[in-house]
Amino acid sequence: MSYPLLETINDPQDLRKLPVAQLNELAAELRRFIIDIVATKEGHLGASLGVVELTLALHYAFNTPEDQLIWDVGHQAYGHKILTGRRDNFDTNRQLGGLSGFPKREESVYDAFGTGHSSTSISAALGMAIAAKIQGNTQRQHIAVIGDASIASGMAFEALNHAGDCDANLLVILNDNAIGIDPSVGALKNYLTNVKTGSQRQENIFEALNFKYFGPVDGHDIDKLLEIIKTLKKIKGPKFLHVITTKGKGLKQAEKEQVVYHAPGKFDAVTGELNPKSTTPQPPKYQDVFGLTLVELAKKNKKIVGITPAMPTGSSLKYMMQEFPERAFDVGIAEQHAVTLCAGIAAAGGVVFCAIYSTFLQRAYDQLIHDVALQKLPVIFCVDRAGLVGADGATHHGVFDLAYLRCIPNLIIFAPRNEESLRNIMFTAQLGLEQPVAIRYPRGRGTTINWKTPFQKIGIGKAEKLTEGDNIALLVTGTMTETALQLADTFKNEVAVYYFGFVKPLDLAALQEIFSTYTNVITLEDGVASGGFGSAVAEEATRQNYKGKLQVLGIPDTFIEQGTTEELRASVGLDFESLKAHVAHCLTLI
Ligand SMILES: Cc1ncc(C[n+]2csc(CCOP(=O)(O)OP(=O)(O)O)c2C)c(N)n1
Ligand SMILES: CC(=O)[C@@H](O)[C@H](O)COP(=O)(O)O
Ligand SMILES: [Mg+2]
Repeated sequence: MSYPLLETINDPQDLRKLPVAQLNELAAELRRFIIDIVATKEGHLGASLGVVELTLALHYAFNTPEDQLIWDVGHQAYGHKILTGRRDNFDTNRQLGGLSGFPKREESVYDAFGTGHSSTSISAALGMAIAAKIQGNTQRQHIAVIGDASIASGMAFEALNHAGDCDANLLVILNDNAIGIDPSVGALKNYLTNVKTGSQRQENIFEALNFKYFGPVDGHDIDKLLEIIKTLKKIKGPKFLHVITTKGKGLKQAEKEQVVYHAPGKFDAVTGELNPKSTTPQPPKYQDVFGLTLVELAKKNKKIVGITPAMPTGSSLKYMMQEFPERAFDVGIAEQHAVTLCAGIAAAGGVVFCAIYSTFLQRAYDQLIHDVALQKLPVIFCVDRAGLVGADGATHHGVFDLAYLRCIPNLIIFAPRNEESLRNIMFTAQLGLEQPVAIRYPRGRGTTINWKTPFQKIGIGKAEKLTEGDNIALLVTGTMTETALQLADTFKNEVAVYYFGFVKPLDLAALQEIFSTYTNVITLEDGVASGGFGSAVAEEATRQNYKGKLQVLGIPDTFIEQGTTEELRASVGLDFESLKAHVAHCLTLI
C-alpha cells in the first residue's frame, strides 16, 4: 500500500504546512495505514479509527508538543503516534523492543503523559496547567481527550470538580462514541444520549461544573473541529468540548461489531473479516472457565451476584449477565465503587463475585482494605489477567497482586494451578467463607480440553506435594505449576514439586516438613519476587530458622515492557528453558 500524503508528514510541523483542504485526504490515508498495520500486527483498532479526524485537527490547530496533549487510556493514540515521528516503526507497535501500545513519555516529546489505565487525563492535564500558571506561562494549552466510558469514572469526576473551581488553562475533550470496550453504562451515558439527541431539556452538567461547554460537534468533520478549536483557543480557564464520533469509523465490520473490533486480533485488511479461528479443540481461556463456572454455580445458588467494573467481555462475566441480568452487573470504569459495592452486597448476605483484572484492582486498594478486609466481608474476588499479560505491557501486567494482597489481614489468596482448581475454589468459596478471598489467574488459555470436572471442596490453606524428589524442593503457586511439573519430569527423582494454591494462609506444616527435609528450596511465581509468594516462604523460613539455601524466583524489581508472554517470561528467566538451566546448575552445586 502507498500513503503518498502521509509519507510527507514526519511530525506535526509538516502537517501544519498542508492546506486545510488536504486534511480529509490525509485522514483517509492515516485510517488506511492504521488498518493495514493492525490487521497483521494486532492491537487496539476501533478507538484509533474513531479519532482520526480529531487527531489531525488537534495537531493541526494546537502547537504540540509545546501545547500538552493527553490521551486518556491511550489505546486511541495510534494516529497520534503515526503523525509524531513514529510512522516508520509503527509496525513494531506492542512488540518486544518496539513501540508501546500506549503513550509513553520516554518514547516521544509528543507523549505529554503516559497512560494505559483510564480516567487519569484530566487530573494530569490540570496538574500541568497549574504548573504552567505558577511558572508564568499563560500561553500553553493543556488538552485532555477522554472517552465517554472513561469520563464516568470517579477519578475523572474528581478532576472535573477541581478544574471547574480553577482558572487553569484546560481543555477537556469528551470523545463520545457511546461505547467503552463494551456498551457504556449508567446514568451519565443516558444524560449524554439526551444531550446528543436533544430529547430532553436539562441543565448541562459540565456548565454546572463551571466549564465553558461547546458541542456536541461531529468529530469526523475536520472543518467544524478546526473552527471550534479556533474559538476555544481564545478562551481562558476550563473549557469542555463534546465531540461525537463512531468507534471503528471507516471499517464496516469495526463500526458494526464495535466490541469485537476494539482489539480484534488479526484480520483481513481489505475485507475487514477476522482471520478464521482454529477448528482443532483447544483448552479454554481462564476467563471462560470463570464465566461459565459462575453461571453453573449461580443456577444452584440463588444468592450469587456478579459484578465487574467495565470488563464484562474480557472477564466473561457477560455469560452471567446474559443468563441472570438481574444478578450480574457491569458498573462501568469504577473499580473503587465495584469493590465497595461488593462489600455492601456481602454485608447484606449476598454471595458476591467481583470479576476484576489484577492491574485494575490496584485502583481499589483502599476499598479492599477498608471496606472489605477490615470488616471481614466474604467478597470473592476473581482477579483475572494475573502475571504477565503480553502486548499491553508495563501498564497492564498483573504482577503486583500477590505482593499487594499478601499484607492485608483477613484475606485468603489462592492461585489455581489449572482449570479444575479454579472451578473448585469458586465452588468452595460460594459454599460460604467467613472472610474475603482473592483468586488470581492469568490471561489466556489453560491446559485441559475437558475442563468441566465435577466440583470438589478445597481445604483452605493446604499445600499439595505433586512429585517426589530428593535434592530440591520446588515450591510453586498458580499456573506456573505446569512448568514446575515439566522440570520435575526432566530431573526425575531430583525435584520435589509442592503446589501452594494458597499464598495466604500458607501451609506452615508443609513448610516445616520441607525445611526439615531439604537443604535446597526454590520458590517460583509469575508475580514480583519482592513481597509475593516467595517472600512469604522466606519470612517463614526465617521464623523457622531454616539453615538451607532458599531462592526466590519471580519477576525482578523493574517494570516489564511489552512482548509476547513467552518472550517476556524468557527475558526474566521464567520460561522452561531458563528454569531448566537454572535447576541443572543448582543440582551441580549440591
Ligand atoms: C482503570 C481502568 N479500567 C479499565 C480499563 C480497561 N479499558 C480500556 S479502554 C476501556 C474503555 C474505554 O472506553 P472510552 O473511554 O469510551 O474510550 P473508547 O474506547 O470508546 O475510545 C476500558 C474499560 C482501563 N484501561 N483502565
Ligand atoms: C486498553 C485496555 O486497557 C484494554 O483494552 C486491555 O487491553 C484489555 O486487555 P485484554 O485484551 O487482556 O482484555
Ligand atoms: Mg467510548
